[in-house]
Amino acid sequence: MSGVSDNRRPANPWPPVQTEQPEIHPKAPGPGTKLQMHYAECFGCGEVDNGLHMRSTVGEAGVVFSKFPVTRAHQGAPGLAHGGLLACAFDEALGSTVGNLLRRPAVTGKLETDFLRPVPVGTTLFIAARVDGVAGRKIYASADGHLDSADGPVAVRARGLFIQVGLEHFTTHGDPEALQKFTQQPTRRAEDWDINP
Ligand SMILES: CCCCC/C=C\C/C=C\C/C=C\C/C=C\CCCC(=O)SCCNC(=O)CCNC(=O)[C@H](O)C(C)(C)COP(=O)(O)OP(=O)(O)OC[C@H]1O[C@@H](n2cnc3c(N)ncnc32)[C@H](O)[C@@H]1OP(=O)(O)O
Repeated sequence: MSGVSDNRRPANPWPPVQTEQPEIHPKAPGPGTKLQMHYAECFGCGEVDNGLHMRSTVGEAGVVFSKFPVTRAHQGAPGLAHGGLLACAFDEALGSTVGNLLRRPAVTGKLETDFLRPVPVGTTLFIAARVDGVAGRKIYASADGHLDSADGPVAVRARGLFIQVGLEHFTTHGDPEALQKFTQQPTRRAEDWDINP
């Protein structure tokens, strides 16, 4: 029942438009760097009760590795991860990859997921994400989620379109104080970001 080919992929080309190669920002964290949570109240990476508690490390060649430990709090069907929370894990992994490697503030415009295998409670999803291309403000990224090890079977795949925004996006629509806390951290000073979309 659950044996699904890892080769299953959507037929649509990716990225869907002509793109340029992503340029890793000169101040991007290098390979081997363990990434800090980007915001303590983030459901994906923060210290939130029953959050996803994801942790990420920069790999070689523009890949960022993230781990999502699936607990009972993340169930949909009995004993299995909820699909929406799996999508959330990929939003986090892709957003973190875009934010940390390109250092461009960006928000998710579109996120698509392929659920290829069930993800049981007690497993850890090992997500490998990369930026595939950039077209102006549009940043295309994708990721594979492997069961229980970096080379385990692929259970979920995702593709996302992130749109670069100015900092006023967060101050106008979000919480200016939270943004201030974010930029006060030594590795996240505003001058170390590409903030002009
Ligand atoms: C120095 C401090 C820096 C601070 C940085 C802050 C954060 C980053 C930090 C660290 C990163 C680390 C971790 C991040 C982890 C997780 C990230 C989670 C991310 C999220 O969870 S984030 C929440 C969900 N997200 C939203 O809350 C977005 C709501 N939304 C909007 O706010 C607008 O909708 C917006 C801004 C997206 C666009 O609005 P807009 O007016 O600026 O631009 P416009 O509409 O013109 O779109 C421009 C071009 O994108 C195309 N386009 C747009 N949307 C499309 C779609 N869906 N499909 C296909 N194409 C689309 C258009 O077709 C056009 O294309 P073209 O240029 O070719 O015409």
